[in-house]
Amino acid sequence: MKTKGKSETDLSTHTPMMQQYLRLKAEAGSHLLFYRMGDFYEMFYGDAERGARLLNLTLTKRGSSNGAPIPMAGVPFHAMEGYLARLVAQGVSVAICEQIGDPAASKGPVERKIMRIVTPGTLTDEALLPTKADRMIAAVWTARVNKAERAGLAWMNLANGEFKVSECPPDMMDTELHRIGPAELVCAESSRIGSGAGIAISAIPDWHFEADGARDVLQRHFAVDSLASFGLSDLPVASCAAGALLRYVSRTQTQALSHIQTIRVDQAGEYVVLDPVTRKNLELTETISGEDSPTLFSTLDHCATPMGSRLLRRWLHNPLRDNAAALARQQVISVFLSAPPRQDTLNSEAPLDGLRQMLDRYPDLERIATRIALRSVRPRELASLREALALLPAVSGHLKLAFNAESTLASFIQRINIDPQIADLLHRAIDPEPALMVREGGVIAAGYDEELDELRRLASDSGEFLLELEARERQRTGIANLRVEFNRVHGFYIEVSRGQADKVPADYRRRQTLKSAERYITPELKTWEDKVLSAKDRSLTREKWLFENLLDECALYAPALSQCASALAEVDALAALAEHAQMNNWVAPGLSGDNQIVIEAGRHPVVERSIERFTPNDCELGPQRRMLLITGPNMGGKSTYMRQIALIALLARIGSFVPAAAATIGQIDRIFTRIGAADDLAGGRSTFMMEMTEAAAILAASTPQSLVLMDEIGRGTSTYDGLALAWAIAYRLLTHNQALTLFATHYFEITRLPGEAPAAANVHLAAAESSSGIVFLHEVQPGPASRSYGIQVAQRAGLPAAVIRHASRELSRLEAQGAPTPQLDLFSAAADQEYAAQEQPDGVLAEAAVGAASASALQSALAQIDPDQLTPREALDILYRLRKDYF
Ligand SMILES: Nc1ncnc2c1ncn2[C@@H]1O[C@H](COP(=O)(O)OP(=O)(O)OP(=O)(O)O)[C@@H](O)[C@H]1O
Repeated sequence: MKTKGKSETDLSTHTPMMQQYLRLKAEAGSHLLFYRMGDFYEMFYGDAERGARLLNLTLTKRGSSNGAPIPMAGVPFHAMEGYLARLVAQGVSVAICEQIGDPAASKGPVERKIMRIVTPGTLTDEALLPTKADRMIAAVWTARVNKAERAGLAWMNLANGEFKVSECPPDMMDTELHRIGPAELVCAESSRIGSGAGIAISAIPDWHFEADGARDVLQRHFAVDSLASFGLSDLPVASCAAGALLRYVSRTQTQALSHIQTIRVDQAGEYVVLDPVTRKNLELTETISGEDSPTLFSTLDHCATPMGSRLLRRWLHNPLRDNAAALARQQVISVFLSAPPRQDTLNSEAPLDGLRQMLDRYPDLERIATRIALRSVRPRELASLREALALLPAVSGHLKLAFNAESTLASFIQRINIDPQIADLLHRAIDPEPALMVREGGVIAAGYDEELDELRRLASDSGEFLLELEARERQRTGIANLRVEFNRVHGFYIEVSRGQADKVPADYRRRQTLKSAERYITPELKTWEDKVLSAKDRSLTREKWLFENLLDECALYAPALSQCASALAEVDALAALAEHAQMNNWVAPGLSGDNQIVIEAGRHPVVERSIERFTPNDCELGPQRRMLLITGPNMGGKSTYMRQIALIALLARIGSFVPAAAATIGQIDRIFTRIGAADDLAGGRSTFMMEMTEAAAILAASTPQSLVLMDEIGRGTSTYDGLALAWAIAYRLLTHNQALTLFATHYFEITRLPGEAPAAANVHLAAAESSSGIVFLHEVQPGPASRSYGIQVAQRAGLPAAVIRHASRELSRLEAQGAPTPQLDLFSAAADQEYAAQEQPDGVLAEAAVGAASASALQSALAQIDPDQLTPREALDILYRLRKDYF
């Protein structure tokens, strides 16, 4: 509620029901309160206004409280799931309050209680969860440890029981959060974290993060005396976040979180760091414009099960630094691809196809296992679990026999094989086609429980008795059209037409009078009715009780089921990668311990699927050749080339095969990208400012093990500023950071950098001019580009012929004048010769400016400059000064 009037806060002035509502609303806090009233969930006051707006409901009024009408909006109870889904999608949390008392027995309003809280990050309902993506919830906390500020993160995937923590310097928190990708972020009320794109923020009291209390929450949950066994001793700040998170999540659920069985430390350095910009630029799971496809994930996702798809998505966001871990996945893919077709069976299909067909029949075992632990599993999910369990021996048998690599697949086979007792239990206990809800009955199988069978027999054995009674009563009364019938309101009755009513015996008691008939009950029928109806009630109660017991038993198997689900998910994701590798001729990359990226005939994994003929290109980066300066016309393929190298490196680091003829990918600690120009209008940063902020981050953090992609840095400002900055940044990357760098530029002066720093090399995307215009060859060739083809590209883009002609004339004029724009200068014939002949310290900045006179004075001025010691701003100032002094 936004503002509370006096009438809302002073409970005594309200009706008893509104008093109850307001008490519950106070408990629900900022969450919307769905207050159950009969067949509706109602919202009142500010919640009603907000709910009506968010869900497009009609806002009505209910009576009045203290003279003022109460705004009200409601949703029918049977349609609640749909409304909940819409609310959580908008980042809104909902507290659901049910009637728990018996309306007939209560004097005041029926007793009500908040039974669960649905928040964007704590969903476990099948209807509310996306199938192919995780819904994480994270908590963050910052504190000083040994005089240094640390950020602690804890995150949980409630739908599969994963609970992790990590710590990092505060400036890395954003990057970590992007890796985790939570739907909801829990933070302290005092932290003032603003809501980010797609993340719902839930603020909780600061004291929930307090160390002792947080530790207690964790120790009680895991029933341990110390958190040392989880490796949390060295992560005090993350432990606070974990305790607060566990407390928050527990409150949203009615059941204990028994499936959260451990907490794992995500070691810094386990993964290749991808900052938020890079994740976006590489279009891993979302295109730059926010679509689901085409992305690397949408291209690779041939998974047969939703849990496989979700795992693959996680892998793409968490490339591994450790060669052994990535290699282990790669080996499984190799095993899947190298197995010969089976000759022993009737079908001689490839083993990989056989495996994928088996997996295709699996339900979402991961989420079913969780719902078993949370006791929210539905009868039909148990039935599908039963079918799935029956298939397990076939899957593990296939893995064992078809692939002839038991040692590589041993851990999967072991995890997939679970105790057959659970399958047996479900076979015996669950009806072959169970009802949707246990409250409807028809869930427990016949033969499972003697008492239930007996009650069901009693409850349904009505036909014979009723026919016999009808015959007997007809004879006794002499009323030929007497009928024994049943309806829900009145139960069983004997119906006699009006005209015959005077013939009924004295023991007939009237139950109901209709226009043309009378309905009666007899003591015999009443006794029988009581027996049948109570048998029905008792059978439903018995069934509910049996189901609860069954859940208890199944819960014992929940950890094994989760393990089995995770093994199947891994097998599925690896089979999908194998399938893709096979269909697209991908190869297993070598993973080396050096700083190198060597790719032979590499392709872009997404673009190669969308165009007819993709031109493969090589790439060689290593300690002696750390930077490729990439030039070439617009549309020539520079961005595609750079992205494909980053994607091949990333694919290799998740253990996948890669789109190339051969590749060796070395150790990579981070991938950075500075690609494209996007204004951050919301953040109040211009294109140029964004560019420089990103460049600053790269210069601050990249190492010799980093892969850096820089696309047209400096183009957002004037030519000289841009050139000076681009030069200085490239130089710094080469000499100071020593990162493996792909540097695409339209400042052709920068192609002279290799003259100064031999670890840089020029390559260009080739293009040719034909009579019909420019032809892009998309081939990466050694050396710098010789022309920019800007006007030709513009012509292809459909600029009016008059504008093109005008531009060509303008270009000729500028060239004839030897105009002082650096690009044009470079392309003059003189500059070409100069380029070939000279290698001069700090050459480009100088040469771009050198006039006829003062060359030696200029040279000596330049000799005093140490570019390594200059900030971009200083470089720029010097450039201006030189220009002023020597022209
Ligand atoms: N190796 C390739 N083989 C075939 N087609 C390619 C190749 N590389 C790029 N292309 C095609 O060329 C188009 C332009 O590529 P890209 O955007 O990478 O060019 P660019 O040089 O970065 O352009 P600009 O400088 O204007 O940003 C792509 O959309 C793609 O269809």
